[in-house]
Amino acid sequence: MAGRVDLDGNPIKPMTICMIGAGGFIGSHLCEKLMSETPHTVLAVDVYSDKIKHLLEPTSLPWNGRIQFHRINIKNDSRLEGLIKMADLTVNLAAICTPADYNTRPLDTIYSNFIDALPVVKYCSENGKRLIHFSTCEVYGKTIGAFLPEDSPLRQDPAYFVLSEEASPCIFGPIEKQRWSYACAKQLIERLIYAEGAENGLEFTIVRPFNWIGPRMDFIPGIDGPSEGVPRVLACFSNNLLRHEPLKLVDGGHSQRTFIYIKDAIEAVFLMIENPARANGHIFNVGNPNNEVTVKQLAEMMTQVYSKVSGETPLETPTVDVSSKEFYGEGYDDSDKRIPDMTIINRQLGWNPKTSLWDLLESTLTYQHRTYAEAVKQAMSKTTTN
Ligand SMILES: NC(=O)c1ccc[n+]([C@@H]2O[C@H](COP(=O)([O-])OP(=O)(O)OC[C@H]3O[C@@H](n4cnc5c(N)ncnc54)[C@H](O)[C@@H]3O)[C@@H](O)[C@H]2O)c1
Ligand SMILES: O=c1ccn([C@@H]2O[C@H](COP(=O)(O)OP(=O)(O)O[C@H]3OC[C@@H](O)[C@H](O)[C@H]3O)[C@@H](O)[C@H]2O)c(=O)[nH]1
Repeated sequence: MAGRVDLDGNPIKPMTICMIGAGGFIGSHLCEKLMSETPHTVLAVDVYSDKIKHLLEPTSLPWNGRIQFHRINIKNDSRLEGLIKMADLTVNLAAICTPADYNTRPLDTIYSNFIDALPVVKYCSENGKRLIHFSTCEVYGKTIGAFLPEDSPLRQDPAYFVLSEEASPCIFGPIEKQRWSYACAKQLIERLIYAEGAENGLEFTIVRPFNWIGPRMDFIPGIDGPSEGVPRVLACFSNNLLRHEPLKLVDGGHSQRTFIYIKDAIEAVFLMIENPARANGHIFNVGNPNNEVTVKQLAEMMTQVYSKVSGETPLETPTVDVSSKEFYGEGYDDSDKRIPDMTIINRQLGWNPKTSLWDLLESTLTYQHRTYAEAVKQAMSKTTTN
């Protein structure tokens, strides 16, 4: 831990980080690594702490005193400004960020991703504090290529689909497609942060994650989350595999995504935290362009890997098609393809992702099986006996 230096060889001083949304998927991984590998202190703000409980107790943990949990809802708590003032850096992760909510709870989605983030930006700007704000790859929306004829050769040209921070437009569907409420709220908060930087000198970094996945992502419905809840695709498919039921392919599973292992992505955030001179004023794509699959291919890979790690034989028909209206309800729409341009993060931070999709699925599904298989079996046997 001693002798940490930044990318330019300068010693890194211990800092205090106010992390909002620290109890979520990404926050839990960030806190874990900050505690085990750095001397930094974390003021962890969230309404939930289950995913970081192992870092808070018992008091004999080696980092005792370096992480404090504050159960605060940032919508309405006057303690927030005090915590931001105490910190050198604020990392804001708090958000509603599951697609099933965007079209069914659009008001909550917009408030969470725009209105609730406003005071955080304001307190950082007024108090001269640095901000790392989590946005999303969804701000790009659809690719330009999606609007070309199906057989156009230009669809193969990266200029029509690779998503670049400095060049790509943000293309959303019509207002009645409420799917885009999240992307639009995130885009507006990005623009506000950028303007605070330009007009008032706010030191900021904006992160655009491209489908980060790994252990502790979301919840398994009926086990550690609501039984009717719809998490993101990794947890949906994990749930299907754990219950030995077919994986549901929304509208045929033709959409494409690039998935990155959470541990690779966290390395990038570390570089941003510890290299302000290289990260301030930038927007960074963080993803793995080498791990592109269709959702259908993801389902096939997860089925194969789960069978390997659990020893269970896959179903004869492992997937089933479902319409987006049936699965998500009215107002759903989708991003067709998401390949991040890595030029800026490479140039500024020299960062590259490492883990292949096969490897990250193997470690993640091993975790899912170990954590949930028994609980799911018990829950299913209770339902059949009742
Ligand atoms: N995981 C990804 O692949 C991904 C992709 C794109 C963008 N993001 C962005 O990264 C951030 C973190 O995502 P995540 O995957 O860890 O999600 P998550 O849902 O696991 O974590 C978000 C955390 O914020 C907390 N939170 C929400 N509203 C709050 C409030 N009002 N007060 C206090 N705490 C509140 C939640 O309780 C939760 O623990 C989000 O801003 C999300 O939009 C994530
Ligand atoms: O059971 C399922 C769940 C999801 N899907 C599909 O799988 C794809 C990926 O779904 P995810 O739930 O991971 O969500 P998306 O990739 O669309 O959006 C995510 O992207 C970036 C972040 O901002 C958010 O975490 C979220 O909006 C979508 O095409 C979705 O329709 C299925 O086919 N079956």
